Amino acid sequence: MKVLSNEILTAVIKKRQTNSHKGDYGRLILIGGDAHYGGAIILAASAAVYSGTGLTTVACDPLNWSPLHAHLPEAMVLDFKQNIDQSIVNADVIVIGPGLGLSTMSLQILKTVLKEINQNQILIIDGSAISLFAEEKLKLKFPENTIFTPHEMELQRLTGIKIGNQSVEKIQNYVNQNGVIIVAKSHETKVYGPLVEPFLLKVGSPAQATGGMGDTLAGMIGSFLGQFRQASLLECVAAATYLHSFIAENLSKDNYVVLPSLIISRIPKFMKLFEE
Ligand SMILES: NC(=O)C1=CN([C@@H]2O[C@H](COP(=O)(O)OP(=O)(O)OC[C@H]3O[C@@H](n4cnc5c(N)ncnc54)[C@H](O)[C@@H]3O)[C@@H](O)[C@H]2O)[C@@H](O)CC1
Ligand SMILES: Nc1ncnc2c1ncn2[C@@H]1O[C@H](COP(=O)(O)OP(=O)(O)O)[C@@H](O)[C@H]1O
Ligand SMILES: [Mg+2]
Repeated sequence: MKVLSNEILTAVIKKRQTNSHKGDYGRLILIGGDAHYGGAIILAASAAVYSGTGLTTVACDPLNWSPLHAHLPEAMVLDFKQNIDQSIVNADVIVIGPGLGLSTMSLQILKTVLKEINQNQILIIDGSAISLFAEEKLKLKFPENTIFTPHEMELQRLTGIKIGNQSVEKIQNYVNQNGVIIVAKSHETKVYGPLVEPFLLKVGSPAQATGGMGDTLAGMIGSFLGQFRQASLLECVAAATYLHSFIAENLSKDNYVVLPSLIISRIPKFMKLFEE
């Protein structure tokens, strides 16, 4: 396995061109945040905006619009119950799952996205959307443009490989057979791409073990994928995953618990250290 280091950040994070504009830094739509899990989509969207996404849209339950805007006026909002097929048309990157929930409506939203997505769009499937995808045995149109970000329980649901038995070899086989990227999250997170040696994360801290931490990562990954077109999908995913835990580990030196929102607030400063 390749151990990730700061090198992945300097390879992926680029200085911005003087004559660039918001349209050059990704059009991202994040879909999730039902009536119970508004916080998840607020964290994912905040992580995306603070990682540099040019245009961020959140499709969620309208109950969450005001709380979202109180935290993040930069984001645009849509109702996830209405015309999700049209909502995704202009997106470069789609993140689905943080706080999406497991309702019939959530499933319908996921199915519509999987059906309407086009080959130029990148899809990140996280949280509830992984559980629904697995439960309903759904199919991908463009596996090569798809990233799953499961924790161990979600990985078990997705692949059938039981917690405790999730060896590198077994996960790599699943990735090779299905042609997707998987971020297998745990205290020793690994990033897998088809037919390549996986990346291993050696940064991170148990101070990260708090709700919303993975939602934050999903937003960062979506943001990197929309911005850094010179790098491969796998490199973007690896860089965002490394940065998330690198910031957390730094903060854990003088914080007993590292809140997702604290990590989010520090993303721009940490990215600035590595731009090249
Ligand atoms: N503030 C919010 O609105 C939050 C919403 N969330 C959303 O809640 C939904 C359900 O996600 P959950 O992950 O809570 O529920 P799940 O039921 O999918 O998974 C949680 C279960 O998996 C177990 N588990 C085993 N290994 C694990 C590992 N390495 N990491 C994490 N859990 C492990 C946990 O003990 C727990 O019983 C998702 O849509 C998620 O985005 C959560 O992110 C929590 C915060
Ligand atoms: N003990 C730990 N050491 C390092 N990282 C951890 C630890 N516990 C959790 N994390 C990280 O926190 C995140 C948790 O993701 P997830 O369980 O999906 O959170 P949520 O769904 O609540 O947002 C992952 O990136 C995981 O690697
Ligand atoms: Mg999660």
